[in-house]
Amino acid sequence: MKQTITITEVLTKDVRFPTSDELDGSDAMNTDPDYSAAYVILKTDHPEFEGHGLTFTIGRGNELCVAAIESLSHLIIGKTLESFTENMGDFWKMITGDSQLRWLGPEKGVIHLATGAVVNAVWDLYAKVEGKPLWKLIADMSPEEFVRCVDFTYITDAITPEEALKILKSNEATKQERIDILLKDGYPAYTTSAGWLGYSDDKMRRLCQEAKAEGFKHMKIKVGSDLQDDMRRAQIIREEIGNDLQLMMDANQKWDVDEAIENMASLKKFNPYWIEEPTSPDDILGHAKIARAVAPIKVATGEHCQNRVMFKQLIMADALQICQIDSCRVGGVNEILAILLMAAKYKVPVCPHAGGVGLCEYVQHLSMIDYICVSATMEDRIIEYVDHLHEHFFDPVVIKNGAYMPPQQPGYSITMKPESLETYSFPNGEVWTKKLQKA
Ligand SMILES: C[C@H](O)[C@@H](O)CC(=O)C(=O)O
Ligand SMILES: [Mg+2]
Repeated sequence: MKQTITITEVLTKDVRFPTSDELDGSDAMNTDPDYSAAYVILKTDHPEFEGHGLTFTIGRGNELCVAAIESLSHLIIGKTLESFTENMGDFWKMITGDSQLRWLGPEKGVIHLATGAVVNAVWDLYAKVEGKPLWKLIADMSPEEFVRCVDFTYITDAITPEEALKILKSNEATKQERIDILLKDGYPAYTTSAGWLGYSDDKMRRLCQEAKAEGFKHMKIKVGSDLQDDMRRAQIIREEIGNDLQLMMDANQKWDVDEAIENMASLKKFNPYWIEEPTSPDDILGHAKIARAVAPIKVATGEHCQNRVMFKQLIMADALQICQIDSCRVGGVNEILAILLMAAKYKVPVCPHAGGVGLCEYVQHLSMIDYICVSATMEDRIIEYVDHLHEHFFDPVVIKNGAYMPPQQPGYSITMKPESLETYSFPNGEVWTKKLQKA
């Protein structure tokens, strides 16, 4: 007989890592990020089972996400896991449908970031109880079960449940072949770690050499501060990586639409594969205009795209050529599945965003689900990798020869070590009390 698991308590933690000390993660818009997590632990009546989740922020304001998670907690405390897993789509509608909390979004901003943490924690618990890594839990679902996880509200003009079912059914018979490929060779990654804006030229050169030696075939640099400096840095990177490796550029929303077009006319001589977040993440028509002007350079965006409805518009307006899902900007696994399905139908490659704490751990599962069940291809697809803070997780990512190897432990790979949660807790953890005393 299957055991019943009841969620008894929702614990939250404000965890911040002082990455701004070394300018890890810095870009033209986010000049001094402290990679942070609004962290949630779902306690259950079975001491061996806890669900863990987080949503990523870059420091100040992390406490708002923690408070929003607490506001959502009444929706899950006292409920059984089985009452959610019997229909995960209904579970997601329930979490996003609280009639009063919905006013804070709907499905955007702080409340949706908090939704991502809670929803991901429930999926983590589900996968742990089933004894499978999340990618395998979903890969083992029938097409019908997969479709039941998705809320198609507001996207049926782009994809219907019947169309989604057809896509999934067409891949069903060959799933195991793709699982075998992943287990053998992994899923290709690209690195952003060499190109953070605040790094010195020498550090950038050294990190490029290291990344090349580690087998990465793609690298990303930050642009958008000053065009002359962007060109100088792009030149340095090209000197280090040569012309065989792909170079991507990320402007982190710095430019106006025409400015983006103008600046890319200068930067195109470095042969960028994509330009990421060239302008405001909400400007669909702007992205479409930039995409037409800079082609064949692709436009990539998504890390600040707030929900599936925005992704629908970006995709249908040909405003993006690379879809950068973010595992906690949208409302967790369920909404990601909706976006994967739309991207597959419209043949847009998904290359997830992972510049943050825990995002690499999360998104590896999502790309593997995409490959096994949804798009069934790795062509033009790469997962971002950043070389920071993995030591704080029980089940950190494993990169071999520039590729993510499939996680093996049950869950969503996001459980942090208790000592890390404590030491980096803000403002009373050891690291922060010392820092704040000095300030
Ligand atoms: C502030 C973050 O580090 C951001 O720069 C990440 C990002 O844009 C990316 O990884 O892409
Ligand atoms: Mg980016």
